[in-house]
Amino acid sequence: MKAEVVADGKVKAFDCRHFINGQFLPSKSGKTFKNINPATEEVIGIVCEGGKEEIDLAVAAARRALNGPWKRMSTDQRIAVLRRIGDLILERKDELARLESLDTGKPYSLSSALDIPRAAYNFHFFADYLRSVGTEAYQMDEVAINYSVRRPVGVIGLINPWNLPLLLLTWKLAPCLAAGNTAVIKPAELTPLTATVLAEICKEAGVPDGVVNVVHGFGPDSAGSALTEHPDVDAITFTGETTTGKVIMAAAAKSLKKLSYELGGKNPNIIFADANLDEAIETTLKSSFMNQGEVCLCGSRIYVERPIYEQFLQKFVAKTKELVVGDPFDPKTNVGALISEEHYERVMSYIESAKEEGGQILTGGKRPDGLNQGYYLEPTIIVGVNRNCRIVREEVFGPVVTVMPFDEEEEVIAQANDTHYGLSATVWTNDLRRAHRVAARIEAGIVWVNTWFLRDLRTPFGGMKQSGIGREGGMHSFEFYSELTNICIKL
Ligand SMILES: NC(=O)c1ccc[n+]([C@@H]2O[C@H](COP(=O)([O-])OP(=O)(O)OC[C@H]3O[C@@H](n4cnc5c(N)ncnc54)[C@H](O)[C@@H]3O)[C@@H](O)[C@H]2O)c1
Ligand SMILES: O=C/C=C/C=C(\O)C(=O)O
Repeated sequence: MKAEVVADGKVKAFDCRHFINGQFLPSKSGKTFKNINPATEEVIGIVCEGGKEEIDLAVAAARRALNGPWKRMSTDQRIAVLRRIGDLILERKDELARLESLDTGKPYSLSSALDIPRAAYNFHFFADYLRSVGTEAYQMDEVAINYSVRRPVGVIGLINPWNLPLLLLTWKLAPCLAAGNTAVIKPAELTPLTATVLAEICKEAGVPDGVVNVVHGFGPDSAGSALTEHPDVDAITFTGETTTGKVIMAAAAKSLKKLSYELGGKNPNIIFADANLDEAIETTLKSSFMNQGEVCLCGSRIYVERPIYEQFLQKFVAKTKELVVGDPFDPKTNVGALISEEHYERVMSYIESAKEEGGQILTGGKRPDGLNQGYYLEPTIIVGVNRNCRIVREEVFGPVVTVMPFDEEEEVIAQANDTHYGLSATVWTNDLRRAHRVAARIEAGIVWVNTWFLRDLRTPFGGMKQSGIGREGGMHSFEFYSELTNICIKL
């Protein structure tokens, strides 16, 4: 089922069906929902809404496939399939980038530079990594030898968000398959397109029927909740809001599923007076507004040491005003449309609450002039707020940042840690000792120093506190997607 993408970026109606046991099929109930392009508010396709029936079919297919040809494949054969998936993603890069931008409203320049190449790389990385994955062995003098053997966990439920749809789906699916598991994928209801094409790519790459399944639908009382409640699903890997994570944990508890969680964030961006200011501002524009600020890693709380506070604000506001907001398919566009009307209203409500709490808007805070169609919002910088304000405590997940001055290192670390989140942070300083000292004291899973979103996929990726459970990346992914048996042999 190919996406009929024509030259001007518009797509013919792209209807998304479920992919179960190697076949595309509609819901037994006949239920469907509309897929909206957030940049134009047009319907671009009809999506089948799956529920318990489709999840039951998909889980049964995944269970059967665990003990079929997939299990009998050699490591080299599995590596070849993973590499082929990565190659096919690259072959269809332009089509996938257009679909990702149509679904999300993000600039095509971002989809084609980040989302799709990184999706392919996720598969190439784990194909290479699989070759070097080992286990462990211990010699107990001349008494015994202990060694571990690794096996797949089994049938895995993959539940994905809408902000980086293919990047984050492949970040889960690649190691899931590399470790020999089978998958039931529930894409975000707002972004069904690239997950549907990925199913096609998996089939073409030689993934046996039933190993990869895709069921579209919503969360509560739909495919999502059915997947988390299904007794024959061994583990759930979830990326999404912290509040959703709590609901899923309760559902998964009934059958004690293994859980991997990548949740929300409210990440501090700390800029000391000795930082390279131009570098800090150039990167802070990205860490504030890339993907319309709809990135879990965005540094939405900016803390600037007082001696450079005014200078920073003057330069940061001027650069932010230069950002182009508009049509995702215009090469000049830096900031596209927010994902949905509901999310647009939610982000606007945070801006209103900031104003009620005494915040001043230095730039942005409203729909751009002339863009009356589509969920567009100007990049927004707010000052005059404090650690007790909603805009400073809650994840907004939009192109909105707060900027606050600080005087002492102790003070800014305390403010940075004053949140129930703990996903990522950014520190700008040229003082080597301070960089190490401050980074080690911030309660976050990932700390970038003098950079942002620079990724080595071997590293542990994930959050602490209410930003996640577990880590993804390199061996950390394999620890989640496999089970170890320790075997002790008496000598
Ligand atoms: N930590 C990370 O790596 C990371 C990455 C991307 C996004 N996020 C977070 O994700 C959020 C934005 O994504 P979102 O709005 O899609 O999140 P969301 O929680 O609303 O939805 C995520 C997925 O969960 C499904 N879902 C919702 N309720 C469910 C239920 N009861 N049972 C089963 N499935 C259910 C949705 O259909 C969707 O597929 C933000 O909070 C962002 O910080 C975190
Ligand atoms: O919006 C969140 C972005 C997550 C990015 C990753 O999971 C990654 O880079 O591996």
